[in-house]
Amino acid sequence: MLKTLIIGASGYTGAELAKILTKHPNFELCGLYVSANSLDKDKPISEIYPQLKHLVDLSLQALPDDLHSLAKTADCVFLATAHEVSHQLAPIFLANQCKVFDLSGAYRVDQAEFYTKYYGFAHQYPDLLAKAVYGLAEWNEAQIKQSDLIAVAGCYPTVSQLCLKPLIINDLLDEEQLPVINAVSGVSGAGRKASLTSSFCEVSLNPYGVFNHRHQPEIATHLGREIIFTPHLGNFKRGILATITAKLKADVTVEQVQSAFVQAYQDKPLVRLYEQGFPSIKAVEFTPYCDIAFAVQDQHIIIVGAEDNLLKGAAAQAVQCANIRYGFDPVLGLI
Ligand SMILES: NC(=O)C1=CN([C@@H]2O[C@H](COP(=O)(O)OP(=O)(O)OC[C@H]3O[C@@H](n4cnc5c(N)ncnc54)[C@H](OP(=O)(O)O)[C@@H]3O)[C@@H](O)[C@H]2O)C=CC1
Ligand SMILES: CC(=O)N[C@@H](CCC(=O)OP(=O)(O)O)C(=O)O
Repeated sequence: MLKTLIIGASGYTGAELAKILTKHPNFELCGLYVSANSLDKDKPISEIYPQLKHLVDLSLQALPDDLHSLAKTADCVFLATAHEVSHQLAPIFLANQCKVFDLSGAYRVDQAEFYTKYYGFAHQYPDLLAKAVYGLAEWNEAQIKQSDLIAVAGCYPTVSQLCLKPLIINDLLDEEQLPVINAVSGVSGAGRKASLTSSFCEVSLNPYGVFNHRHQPEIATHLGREIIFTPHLGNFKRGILATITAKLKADVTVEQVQSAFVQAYQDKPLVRLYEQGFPSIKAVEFTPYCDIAFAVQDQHIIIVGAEDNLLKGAAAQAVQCANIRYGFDPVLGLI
């Protein structure tokens, strides 16, 4: 059993991790941590999430001052913390031979200036940025197996890239027209802490981050292709639905498109391709899947993808990456 810690365990993705890892046959959950001054320290996690009662009753502990000693007790740590917090924690755990699965954006893009521009802090660890592997599980298995620092892909970037990668690697898209990604996320995407924009009476359906959301460069960097990305906040709790419009090269057939998706995902059980109909939030919420369907008319293609932002978009994909890293079946403990 691998001794495992979760930091940020009282948050939405941290609680999902706690649930998955408790049931996982190969990870032993040894500690759930929150910040040193957290209002939730010393509470059983099931006091905050009653659905975890009798499933996970470990208490949330305040992160100690001596992080090096904590790191030495574990084989791996899942960082379900804000970007700036993960940025500081990852090097400490890595220095103590503890593998790091980071759910934040702190190590996803190997360009220090990207962090100043989009995250508002100066990245201090360019050596680790260079070593980190991007945790888009279906596409980066070989690299994930080799790395001790996995930067789990973001929620919108996961569904967007799973929809576009098969078309790009098979060179089916017209390069003159940028793929346009319109995606709607449930409010849990913003995390558990209170804020006006995510409060019940404020949320309806609106775009945000237009032309400047940090996931636009994350997606473009890892696709190797510019895209237009507009996120929207919807009035539901969890799930992301992405509708992507792109242009195919002249003479590309529906059969070629179909074959590209089948080839990419036929042995990837967490991506479900539809033969008819389109994905919905309802089909994927509380599941580790990303569902994908497409339609073609002339040179136009519309691809629709859906996932649970807290699972395939975060915690489930983090465990999928950990399974890959340790040589287990990628879906172990997930389905
Ligand atoms: N929500 C989502 O859909 C997705 C989130 N992510 C990423 O995952 C990470 C976690 O997100 P989410 O679960 O939504 O966040 P939440 O805001 O729900 O939870 C954050 C957690 O971190 C803890 N925390 C805050 N400050 C510190 C600190 N200094 N040291 C240790 N723990 C701390 C909080 O507890 P306390 O404040 O009480 O200490 C809480 O447990 C973020 O980086 C986010 O970008 C990625 C993909 C999807
Ligand atoms: C609805 C909402 O606010 N969503 C968040 C994205 C989720 C998240 O936490 O971002 P990462 O996937 O990069 O970690 C946002 O737009 O900032």
